Amino acid sequence: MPANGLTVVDLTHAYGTEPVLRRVSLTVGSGTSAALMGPSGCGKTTLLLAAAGILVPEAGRVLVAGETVPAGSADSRAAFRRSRVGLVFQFGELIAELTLEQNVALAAELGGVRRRQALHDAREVLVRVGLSAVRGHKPGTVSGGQAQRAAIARAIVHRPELVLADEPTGALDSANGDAVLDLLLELVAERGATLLVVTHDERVARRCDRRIVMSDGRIVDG
Ligand SMILES: Nc1ncnc2c1ncn2[C@@H]1O[C@H](COP(=O)(O)OP(=O)(O)OP(=O)(O)O)[C@@H](O)[C@H]1O
Repeated sequence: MPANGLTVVDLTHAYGTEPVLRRVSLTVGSGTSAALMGPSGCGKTTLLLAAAGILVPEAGRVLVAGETVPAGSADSRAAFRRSRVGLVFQFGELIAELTLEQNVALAAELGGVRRRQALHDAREVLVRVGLSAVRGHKPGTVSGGQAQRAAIARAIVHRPELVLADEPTGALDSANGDAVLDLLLELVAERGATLLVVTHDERVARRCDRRIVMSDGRIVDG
């Protein structure tokens, strides 16, 4: 397995006194995908948030493409995330007041690209996800499947090495869910990105290269 990608070492976290991650270690190589599964409350989202540098874990560390996710200020963690990581959540979570194109361009700008280039990149990636015809629409005026594809566009516009997705198909019907997963897996195949996708959906898990199963804060399989 390639050394790069995502490496999690002895990740440990508790909310208050309740342990949620108990020395979790895993590696997902670049150019590969893994489904993160397990019962509700076992710590999947917490692991994802730590991998994204949104949550600072009590102990352990995370490396993205060989570089340690900073555990310092919120600004330094956000800068790392905006340049190296793409995040997709269940409900897209686009900014309602902005058009799809503006949503995507904003993510590129936050990743350090100038506005003109950000708009160019946004248009290109929106073509890629099949949304050029509705790029000027606001999220509330497009379908759920289109909004989620725009969320994927926003997550990948800065060409992240790591894409973390939390139930990205959970709110979609199977055709739209398949389309969203197709896009994520293409990114892995074409750009050598690493994909970790939290899912309860067996169909999603089957299409990933491997599955990692958690239970009560530990990896029990994978
Ligand atoms: N911000 C928080 N403060 C306190 N407890 C939390 C917080 N976030 C999550 N928890 C608790 O930590 C545990 C793990 O939550 P987490 O969201 O990581 O689980 P999950 O496996 O993603 O669950 P699901 O499949 O339902 O999304 C749960 O018991 C949850 O209630």
